[in-house]
Amino acid sequence: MKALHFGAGNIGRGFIGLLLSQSGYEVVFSDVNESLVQTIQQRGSYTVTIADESGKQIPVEGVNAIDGRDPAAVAEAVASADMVTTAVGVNILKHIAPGIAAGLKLRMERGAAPLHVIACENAIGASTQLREHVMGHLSLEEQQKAASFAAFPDSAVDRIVPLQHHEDPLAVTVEPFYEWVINRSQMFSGSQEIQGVHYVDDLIPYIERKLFTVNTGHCSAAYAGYRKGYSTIQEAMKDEEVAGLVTGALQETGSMLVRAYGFDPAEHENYIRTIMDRFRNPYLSDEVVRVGRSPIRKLSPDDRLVRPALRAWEQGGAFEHLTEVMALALKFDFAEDPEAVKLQGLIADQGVRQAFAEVSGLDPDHMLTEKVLKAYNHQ
Ligand SMILES: NC(=O)c1ccc[n+]([C@@H]2O[C@H](COP(=O)([O-])OP(=O)(O)OC[C@H]3O[C@@H](n4cnc5c(N)ncnc54)[C@H](O)[C@@H]3O)[C@@H](O)[C@H]2O)c1
Ligand SMILES: O=P(O)(O)OC[C@@H](O)[C@@H](O)[C@H](O)[C@H](O)CO
Repeated sequence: MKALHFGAGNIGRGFIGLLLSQSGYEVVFSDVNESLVQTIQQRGSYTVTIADESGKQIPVEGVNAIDGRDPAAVAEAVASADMVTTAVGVNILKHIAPGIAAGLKLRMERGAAPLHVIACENAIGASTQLREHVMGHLSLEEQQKAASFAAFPDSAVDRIVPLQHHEDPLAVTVEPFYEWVINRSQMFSGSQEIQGVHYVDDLIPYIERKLFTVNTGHCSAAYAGYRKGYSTIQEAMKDEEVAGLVTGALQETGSMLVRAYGFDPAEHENYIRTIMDRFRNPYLSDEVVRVGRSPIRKLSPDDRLVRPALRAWEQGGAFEHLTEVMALALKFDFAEDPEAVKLQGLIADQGVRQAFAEVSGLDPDHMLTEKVLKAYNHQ
């Protein structure tokens, strides 16, 4: 069995590649980073280290890689795979779609064997988004044919994998915790399960609980930490003011999620506590600039800040801490982050109100825009 995984980065090697390999798949990575691809091709293996007192090392063997910039190689890899997964970043999905579409066309010529394509990105409905991009590269007739043998089940992935700074370019250190949930109702029946994956019939409560707890809390620590001059999430979480903001934001999203999905409040409290402990993991060093990366994406309408705040507001709940975090996100001016640079440019050109309205999709005089502006001016 062969799995093609787009993105040999931190989550690709440290989570998805590892689980697929442990499930008996021969993993082939597609990446645009030439030296990463060459090293995987030469070595054919890498090591995952667990960030806890055990320091356990897990070898991942029998892996290979192809150059993601080679359209023929990508199409052939898609055509011959038993499973396709991605962890490239949600905004990159449109760039890998042509290669997947070309691979699906080859599969049509060769008997149209069933295929699952699973996007493992931090976004709601990422596989569905990828499906739309892929279908855009097929004719109407090809789309109908593709829909009969290619399914794009949505998924939620959770494992903190920081930026890696090892001598060995393939080594990857990951936290012990992981959760990979896949929407079974979007899959073909009778397909082989991946070990360690939790299959569910309704993914929405799982992806929203993950995105609006782990990722909302994480970016709260990142933006507050960045503002106060901390380098890592672990340092930031030692600051009571930062930890207080994270707790406040997670109480707000927690109340919203409990109301929306009927989660048990005590269990959700426990979920929040576990996540705060994960952020504090002393065996990890996770840079605030990684966790805060791409602030325009993080302030977009369906992402981890605006969507839960609006939902809380609709329910009559609190969202003041979320508002504070949005204002801090607008101040994330890390010069090496292209979206941070673009956002600062928007603010300089149009002012904070208009810039926030543009990235959040809200009206400039929307209640939330007003509150974010007020928080921004008081910070
Ligand atoms: N790191 C985490 O803790 C974590 C956890 C859960 C989910 N995620 C999500 O996983 C995704 C990847 O995150 P990451 O931290 O692994 O990022 P990363 O930057 O470490 O890895 C992304 C990889 O994709 C490659 N890539 C870029 N364009 C490509 C293309 N056109 N074709 C093939 N490969 C391409 C890059 O070269 C890089 O190696 C993101 O959506 C992120 O939100 C990350
Ligand atoms: O990957 P992003 O930019 O969407 O979010 C940054 C981090 O919050 C994220 O990578 C977490 O580490 C991860 O989602 C944990 O499961």
